[in-house]
Amino acid sequence: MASFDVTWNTKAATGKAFVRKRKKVETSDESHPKKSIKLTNLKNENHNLVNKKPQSTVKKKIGNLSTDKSSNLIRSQQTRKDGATKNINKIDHNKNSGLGTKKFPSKKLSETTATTSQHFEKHSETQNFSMDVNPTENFNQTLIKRKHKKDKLAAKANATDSVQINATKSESHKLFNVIHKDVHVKTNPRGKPVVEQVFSDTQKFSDLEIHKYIVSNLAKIGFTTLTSVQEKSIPVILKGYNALIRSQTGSGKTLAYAVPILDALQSINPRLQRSDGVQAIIIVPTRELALQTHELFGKINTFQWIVVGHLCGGENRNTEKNRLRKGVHVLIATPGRLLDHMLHTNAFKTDKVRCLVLDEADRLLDMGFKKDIMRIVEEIDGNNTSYNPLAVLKASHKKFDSEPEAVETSSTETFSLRDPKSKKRQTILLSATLTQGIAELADFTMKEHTYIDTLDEFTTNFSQDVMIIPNTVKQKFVITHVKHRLFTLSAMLLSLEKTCSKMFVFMGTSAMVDFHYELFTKHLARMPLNRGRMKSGDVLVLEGMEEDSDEEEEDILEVEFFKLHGSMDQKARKEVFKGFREVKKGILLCTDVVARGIDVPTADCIIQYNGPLKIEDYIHRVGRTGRAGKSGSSYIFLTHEEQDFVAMMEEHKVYLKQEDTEPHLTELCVVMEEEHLEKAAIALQRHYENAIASNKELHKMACVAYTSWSRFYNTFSSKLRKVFDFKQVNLGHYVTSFGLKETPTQVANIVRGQMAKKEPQKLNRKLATHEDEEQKQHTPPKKKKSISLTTSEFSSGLNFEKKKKKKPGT
Ligand SMILES: Nc1ncnc2c1ncn2[C@@H]1O[C@H](COP(=O)(O)OP(=O)(O)OP(=O)(O)O)[C@@H](O)[C@H]1O
Repeated sequence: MASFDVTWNTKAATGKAFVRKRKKVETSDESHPKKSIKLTNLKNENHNLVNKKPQSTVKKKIGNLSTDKSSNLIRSQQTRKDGATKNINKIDHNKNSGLGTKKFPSKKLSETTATTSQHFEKHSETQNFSMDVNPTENFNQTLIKRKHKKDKLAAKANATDSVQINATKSESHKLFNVIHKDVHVKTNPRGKPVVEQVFSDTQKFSDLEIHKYIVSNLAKIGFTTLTSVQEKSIPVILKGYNALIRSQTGSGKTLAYAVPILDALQSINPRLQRSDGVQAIIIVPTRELALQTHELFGKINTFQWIVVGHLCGGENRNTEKNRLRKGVHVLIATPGRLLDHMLHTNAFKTDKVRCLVLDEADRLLDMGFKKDIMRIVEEIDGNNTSYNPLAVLKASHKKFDSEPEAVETSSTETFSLRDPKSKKRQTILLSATLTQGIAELADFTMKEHTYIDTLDEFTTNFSQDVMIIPNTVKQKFVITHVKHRLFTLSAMLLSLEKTCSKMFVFMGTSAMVDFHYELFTKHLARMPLNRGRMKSGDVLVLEGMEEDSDEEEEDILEVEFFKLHGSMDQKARKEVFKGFREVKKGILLCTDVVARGIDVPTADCIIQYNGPLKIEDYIHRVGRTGRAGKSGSSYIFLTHEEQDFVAMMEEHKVYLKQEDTEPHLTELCVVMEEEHLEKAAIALQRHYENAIASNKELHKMACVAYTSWSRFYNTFSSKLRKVFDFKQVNLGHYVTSFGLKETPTQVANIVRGQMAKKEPQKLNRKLATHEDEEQKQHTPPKKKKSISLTTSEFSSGLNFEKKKKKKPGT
């Protein structure tokens, strides 16, 4: 009996990968791969195409040998028990590689190669010999010619397949043949960022005039002292003022409105009944934020008669309808789904709503929800006819004051929520960053409001340009050559994982997230044992050099990988979000869909693999760490062309320091069992390239990811485009950073071919940036009542039933 390891990925489908578990499988000698090696001798220049094999076989096959000097590949594939094909491919020994000798370290394998070469030599000898005028040989020659012709045709047919993988054309790895570029960025060590105090010096929840049960519930989850924003906001909201609240990320803005809302509702006498309907609506930009906010309400609400519910895109509409029919007092919702129900669910009445909260208000606007919000406000106010987009536009052109008003004016004297008969609507807007858009939204949703800012000197010093980041976060930037991005990111994951608990890795597009998730979970988190011995000359070559190598793998990263983006279905998103929050150690690859408001208290590291589309996005991404006074670190990847980003951030009083990549890169030496850093980096890059080249699906993902990146890079805000300038980009280098060996044009053609085959009309959708993805779900048919439903990943995701046209005469 022989044993070998079978690995599988337990939750890849849901975007959650436990670092793969290993299972010993006992096999009989007959089925052991060693015993069933089969040589094939296809002399085919297209040997690099992936071989497909039936899933059930546990055979190893060394196939597709080519005598082509410049491009030899021996590849064997073993199908794992779970059906995941593992390639035990190699070898890439190129005369021009300049990466060392071309010897195979494995004796067995070199013997095999030699045997095969001899076979080919014989074969070619036969061809030469056939030059003699001998009828039998002539006949042989004809047969050979026919065979060659057939091979050629087969090769041609394969080549026309839309996925043509050119991996084995292994020209020398030019990873380090790069023109030296200067790092001219000058950081300002004396630059002083604007610092906000997180916690109040003195005030405790028990000092507030709120129900003692709320205080005790807060104490149970460890909250006794108020944060600065809570200290300033809660009394103002309790008094019934409209408020525009700005305070840094992670400063506790959610409780700043949750506490007064709950306190007001519990104080209503007689007690609220379910039939009293919705009293307060909280609008948030993302589904995850809706769930998170709901959860927080659940933690502090011990008043069993007060019902808190949520509505968000992707959920079952009928379940939500039933929830609304039964009666909800506090409703947390994403704007699209909320408006859908307002317009189409009869049981949902909004006439009792006396409090409206817009959390992450600027993001709501960024996502194009302005019109939806306006419509929601009108529905609440029972004023459906007055909507005049032109008037709103004109009004919104008022210039945003660089010094926001600090006047405390109010038309109400008590929190209208306390009085069920009140006809007043109290509105609260919150954000960590202020934009012109927020001022416009405030103008539209509130007649007058109190401006609350936790920055003490705001009246004197505040300028719209100043960005505030918790001072407990160490902000760094990493400068890499474009071609080095992939292995540098891998190195940073390897090294930071040792000290960090939870990492967010922000990427530009969903396709990038999908691709890197697949690559890292399958080809970084686990690697073959004894890989240091698998060398072809100087070059470390993984997979299949030794027959046992595919059987024994080891965990390289003892951490769980997750992915989250807007193109995932709601169930998977929910599961990933929950999983990442609960896990002890994890790496979340994500788009900006989780950049806002998401609270993972133990997150201590942020990596921005792509620059932010807007300056504010930088603040919010970094803000996923350093929450409520905790410490954290943040890294942004910049290329030499992008280094002016650092100076740009300094204009906003945000100061970054350069991170030396070398200590991180040395991790590669350990992992790749390679003494020299460059060789280790090349080995990892090759490992990735081979993995991508030999796996059709992964190759396709890499191509789509690259193409989506190129679109993403064209969508920076006008200000940031000075730094992230597409015209300065070397596309070929970026292709390398996706582990591809084709040219940019070839990649584009591959993707175009794929898309045209699949869903021609969805070409743009697939290549979309995450911003586009937000527009993803559906375009509901226009209804008279609806002005314009923003379709978004955060919108309802509902499909309206088309009303059947009445037949004339019925
Ligand atoms: N009084 C408090 N004492 C201790 N921790 C608190 C307190 N209030 C809130 N927190 C915690 O602070 C963290 C951040 O809170 P919250 O998510 O409300 O921040 P935020 O200001 O809304 O951030 P963002 O701008 O990123 O949305 C949460 O983990 C929350 O539980």
